[in-house]
Amino acid sequence: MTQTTTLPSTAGADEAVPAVEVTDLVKRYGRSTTNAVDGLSFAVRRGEVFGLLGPNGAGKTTTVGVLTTRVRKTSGLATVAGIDVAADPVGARAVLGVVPQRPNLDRSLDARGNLIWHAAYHGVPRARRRALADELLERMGLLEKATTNPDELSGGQAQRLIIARGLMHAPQVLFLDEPSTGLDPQARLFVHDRVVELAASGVTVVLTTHDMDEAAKLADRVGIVDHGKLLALDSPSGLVAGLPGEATIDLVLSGADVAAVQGRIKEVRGVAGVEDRSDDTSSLLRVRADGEAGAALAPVLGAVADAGATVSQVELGEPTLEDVFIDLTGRGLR
Ligand SMILES: Nc1ncnc2c1ncn2[C@@H]1O[C@H](COP(=O)(O)OP(=O)(O)OP(=O)(O)O)[C@@H](O)[C@H]1O
Repeated sequence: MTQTTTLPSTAGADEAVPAVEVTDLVKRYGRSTTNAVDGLSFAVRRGEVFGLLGPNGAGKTTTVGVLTTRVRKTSGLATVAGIDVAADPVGARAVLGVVPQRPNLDRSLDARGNLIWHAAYHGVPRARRRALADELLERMGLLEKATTNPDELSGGQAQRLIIARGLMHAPQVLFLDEPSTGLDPQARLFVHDRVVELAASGVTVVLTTHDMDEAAKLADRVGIVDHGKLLALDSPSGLVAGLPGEATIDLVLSGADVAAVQGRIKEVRGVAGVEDRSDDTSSLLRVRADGEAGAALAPVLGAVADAGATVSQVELGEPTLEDVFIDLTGRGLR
């Protein structure tokens, strides 16, 4: 798709100032006895796609809520493009765009009307609003839906309209909260492509997700959060490279005492770790091995046999962000 000059631009943005900076951020809701965000610190560079990855309830939406001025912090500092969001919420809202987790389109307006109203709210000159709306509708593949009511849009179309709305005032930073939750694979891909395109046009993107594939695919760097705390921050490949073991061997076992098999495999040379990933339907062990998976496979299978178990399925692979999360917390992302 061709780039046009009216679309978001970071021209004039001070490159030295982080797009987003969060320092010792704490949020405790009302009567809660724990902090939803518990001393979070990170900085997002200009033009970066930054992912906040964590399970349900980790504090991602709350963090985005504070940064987008919807949630009032308890303590700490949060800035967007150098603007303290608590001290100057109006100034902050002028430089940021939000795609919230729950669709919040105005049902009394059609698709184009939603965009134009948003532009008016943000002080975009009247003469430019309609052309800009149509430009973004086209970019999001929605021009033929310009006069459609939000109620008649599919989930994916509504999500794209919300992204278009978030871009109407040419924000420097766009926050996407769980951008593809509930979307079918095709709509999800479309949204992913738009995120890549936005980043290429210079918009900083901060996205929250509990989908490790989404984080690995889109984000330049990923902050892993759990219980309101940042556990690790690096590029997806850097996070995975930090794990002990470069290869994975997944073993589906039958007739096994999983703990006993796990114990045996741990003793095999070249095995960096063994996780029990069994669920209600199958007994599954994931083995992380140093070097090539093939080298460790024979001794690992030998250990399984020694433990009196049978392997019904073997899969060789590489560790993912999910493994990083399990390594950090002892449990999965879902
Ligand atoms: N308005 C609220 N009032 C009280 N507690 C809240 C409120 N919003 C969130 N919480 C709590 O704060 C914690 C963090 O929630 P938050 O929505 O920020 O997590 P999340 O990582 O975005 O999760 P999800 O992936 O499910 O959206 C949770 O324990 C949640 O129950």
